Amino acid sequence: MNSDIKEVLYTREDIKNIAEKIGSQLTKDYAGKNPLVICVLKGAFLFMADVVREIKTYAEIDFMDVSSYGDGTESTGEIKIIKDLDVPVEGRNILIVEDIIDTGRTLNCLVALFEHRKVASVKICTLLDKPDRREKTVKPDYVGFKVPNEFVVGYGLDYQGFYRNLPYVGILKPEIYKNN
Ligand SMILES: O=P(O)(O)OC[C@H]1O[C@H](OP(=O)(O)OP(=O)(O)O)[C@H](O)[C@@H]1O
Ligand code: HPA
Ligand SMILES: [Mg+2]
Repeated sequence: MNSDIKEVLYTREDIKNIAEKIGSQLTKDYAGKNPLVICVLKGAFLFMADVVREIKTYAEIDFMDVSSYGDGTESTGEIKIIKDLDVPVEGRNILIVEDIIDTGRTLNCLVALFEHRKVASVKICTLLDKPDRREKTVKPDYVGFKVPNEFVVGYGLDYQGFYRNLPYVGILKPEIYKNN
């Protein structure tokens, strides 16, 4: 599995450090606000676990499963809600935790959904931002790292369901997906 990676971009240590930094900012920003921290499954599961452990104030967590990439490297353009939240969000301060913002379609759609559900506020925390590919406007409030326009995997991010368990973020060798 490691031999499918062209280049490691961020190690587990890099990610740990950035989660601590973002977490201490979130602790200040959300003190007294009882945020509902939402993990966008599946990709965000590892970063979410890192970030919430660094939030040192009251916070609730919930999970949503949305998918737009299916098994490939290109967004299908359609966001499917596979699992919705368990709790109502009206009047809540929402913090969405993501692994990556790429075209922006997923988050553009999720932010619109939460605004429609009359939340008090909605902010975005993402491990990775790939601004070169943006098609829809998304303004992330907390960003771990900006990534180049390459297909990246690891630390939650997949290709055809694999690589999520890599303990780092790396660029997938193009020959792995080129002929699919
Ligand atoms: O900005 P976008 O172009 O919308 O891409 C970003 C989204 O795509 C990936 O999810 P995916 O749909 O592959 O589902 P997964 O998290 O279950 O892998 C990723 O986890 C983000 O949620
Ligand atoms: O670069 C990526 N890698 C894995 N999943 C993704 N979903 C959007 N962009 C990516
Ligand atoms: Mg994916």
